[in-house]
Amino acid sequence: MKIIVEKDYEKMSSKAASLISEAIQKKPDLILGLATGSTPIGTYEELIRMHKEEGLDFSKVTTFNLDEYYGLSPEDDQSYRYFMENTLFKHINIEKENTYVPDGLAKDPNAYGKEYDEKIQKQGGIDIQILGIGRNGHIAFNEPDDELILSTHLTGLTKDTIDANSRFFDSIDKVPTKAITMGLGTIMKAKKIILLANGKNKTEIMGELLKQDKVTTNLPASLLLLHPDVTVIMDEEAAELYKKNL
Ligand SMILES: N[C@@H]1[C@@H](O)[C@H](O)[C@@H](COP(=O)(O)O)O[C@@H]1O
Repeated sequence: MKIIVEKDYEKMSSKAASLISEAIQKKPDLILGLATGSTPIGTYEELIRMHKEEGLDFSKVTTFNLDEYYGLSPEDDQSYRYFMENTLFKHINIEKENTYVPDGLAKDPNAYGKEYDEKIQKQGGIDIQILGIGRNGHIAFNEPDDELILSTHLTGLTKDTIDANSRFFDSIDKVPTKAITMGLGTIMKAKKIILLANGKNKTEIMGELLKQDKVTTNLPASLLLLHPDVTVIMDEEAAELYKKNL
């Protein structure tokens, strides 16, 4: 794992955006894996700036999002499709048909998951996957458990995740309890992974993750230790415990 500690959220975000922009310049038809949550918003803002001010061209780029709440339609303002449209897609020159977010209304979510994975492979696989991390070590919506499912699938959310994500909803009972998520197998097939973490509420999990000398399904992000090309970019706050452990 390559570990980069940047001074603050802004610097973390520009670093991530510049890695993505360099990759798009090298391969204009880049297949980019995207995440939702608060963490990548700064990266998306910087990519938008690069598009508007520096002509960064997304016209041939294809994106695949990690996950979607189950039961929410793309028009629902709490859906991840809605988030992606408003946070990134509508501000850049990406073709709508080249942006994939799992369908939260899929009738047979597990069959749908297989199709989603096949679509990714048909496009040649994800070149760069952006990831955030949950406070409990989840990636996408792969929650700590005795077993982790490899392919894109329907999953239940833990209480911790529902609590953490309730800040985006009017009340906690409005937070969906299920989601369709890429599995660990799907994520680990990405050629390159960029894991982002910022702020004090990620200090503990990043400290724990980066001192690991083992993988455990109880810390899904620990599987990333097996991947040959992961870059972790943290701000000083998220890196506090990691640095103490060095
Ligand atoms: N499914 C998403 C994850 O993809 C994200 O990485 C995580 C962290 O979110 P945040 O970036 O808001 O801390 O939460 C959500 O549950």
